[in-house]
Amino acid sequence: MCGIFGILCPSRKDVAKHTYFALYSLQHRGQESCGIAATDGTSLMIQRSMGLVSSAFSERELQELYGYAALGHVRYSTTGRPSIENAQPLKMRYKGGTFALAHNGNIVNIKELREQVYSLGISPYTSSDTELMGHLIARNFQDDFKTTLANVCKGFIGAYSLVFLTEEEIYAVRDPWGFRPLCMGSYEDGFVVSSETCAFDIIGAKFIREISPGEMVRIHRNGYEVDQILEPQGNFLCSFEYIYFARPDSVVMGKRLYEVRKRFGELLAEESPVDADIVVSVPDSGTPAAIGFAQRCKIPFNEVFIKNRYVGRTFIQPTKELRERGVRLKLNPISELVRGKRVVVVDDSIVRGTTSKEIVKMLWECEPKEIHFRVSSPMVSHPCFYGIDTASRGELLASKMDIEQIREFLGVNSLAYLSRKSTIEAIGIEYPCLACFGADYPTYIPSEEVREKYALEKNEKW
Ligand SMILES: O=P(O)(O)OC[C@H]1O[C@H](OP(=O)(O)OP(=O)(O)O)[C@H](O)[C@@H]1O
Ligand SMILES: NC(=O)CC[C@H](N)C(=O)O
Ligand code: SF4
Ligand SMILES: [Mg+2]
Repeated sequence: MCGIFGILCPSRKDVAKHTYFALYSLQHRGQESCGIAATDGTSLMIQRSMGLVSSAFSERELQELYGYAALGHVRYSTTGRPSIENAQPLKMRYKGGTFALAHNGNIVNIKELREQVYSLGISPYTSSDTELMGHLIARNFQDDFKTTLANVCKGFIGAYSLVFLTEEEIYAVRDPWGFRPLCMGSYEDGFVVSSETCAFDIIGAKFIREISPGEMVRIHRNGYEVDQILEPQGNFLCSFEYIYFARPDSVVMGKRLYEVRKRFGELLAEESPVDADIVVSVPDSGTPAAIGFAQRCKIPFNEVFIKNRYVGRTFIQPTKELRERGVRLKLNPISELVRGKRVVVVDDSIVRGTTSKEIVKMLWECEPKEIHFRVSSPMVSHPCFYGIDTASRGELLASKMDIEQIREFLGVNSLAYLSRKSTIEAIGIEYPCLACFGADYPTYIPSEEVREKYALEKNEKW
């Protein structure tokens, strides 16, 4: 999952700074690398760096990125390893000049795209899917971006919320399935686009609308236009955005995610109540659901796990070792709050089981009477090909074990997950993507052999 942000504001020369703050607020979507591109109307500058936004740009570097339009990206790698070459925005030359490109999502038909790129005589210089899309757009450029994107994007299968910055304008496109969020807003005499509305709040921009599946927005000095350039294939917004990825203070499809997550917790309490003394959350993202659960069950909620605020998200760390170390470093329980009590722990998801296993171990060390685990999403049994790194089925706890085996593996008195029906009810859209919970994939998915053979790197995660 990555975060993207674009801004065009004719009266300003310092929008790279706005982009910097926006990326800060989107940091939860990608912690591996980040970058900002900016234009003054004639030339495009790009600064990219590994690591977090806070350490990536000096004051001087931001000042050098002067101009009235900018594009930013925070990366969580899903195709191509976490390296500086794969950091975004990427820079591409095309018939009309140069563009910078930022992508959130993951392409499924990478084999075809790679063959097309090679047949154009181009050897990609990165191992990301984003570069392949960039070359195909640049090389097949026709009269304008609208015509080009309408033709070329038809060949892309999978998840792509894309933002382009040319020397003069911004273009934003959302794939026809609508896997990843993308919205637009206004700021002073200009306009902004972002993965999430929390970035608008941070700079004082006003939300205008979501960009719908298959739509393209062109933002220029005199305003903006929206065109439906690709035939919509539904609204398969990723349900994991609601469950875990996006920030709880963001609004997606008209709903504040904090409220949706609280509702997950309430519905979970209705489906799988438990007689207990205390409800505990797994911070950060498990907290709203735990509050909803506690309120509906009328059991006191207590902050037991204290989160070290200097540690980021563990799930989106690129290696198993980093993820495992991350949990203990990040969360520490206050033992006397649970000693001798019947405890319900609520988390938003169990994916590989790294967090839940450690959490339960730490809780037993506090000597509670019972531990009941409640998960505010269904069992994750299938890999995601659309921008979340759960590529191999073998890594997923629920693909190897049934619920009783997971209960035993975690070592808890009881375990329950939210049903798919209640997940959809709280999200409030008819067909969100639920593929990793065992529902159908909304697009074609290549076979395992094809995926292995055409992975862009050795040990590729895709
Ligand atoms: O089963 P696992 O593979 O461990 O993955 C699931 C866990 O990872 C996420 O938390 P994370 O710590 O990444 O982020 P958060 O601080 O936003 O909760 C999620 O909220 C679960 O706690
Ligand atoms: N998770 C994402 O959105 C990543 C974008 C792109 N697939 C990359 O790996 O760079
Ligand atoms: S498969 Fe799961 S994580 Fe991937 S887009 Fe669909 S709901 Fe989201
Ligand atoms: Mg968590």
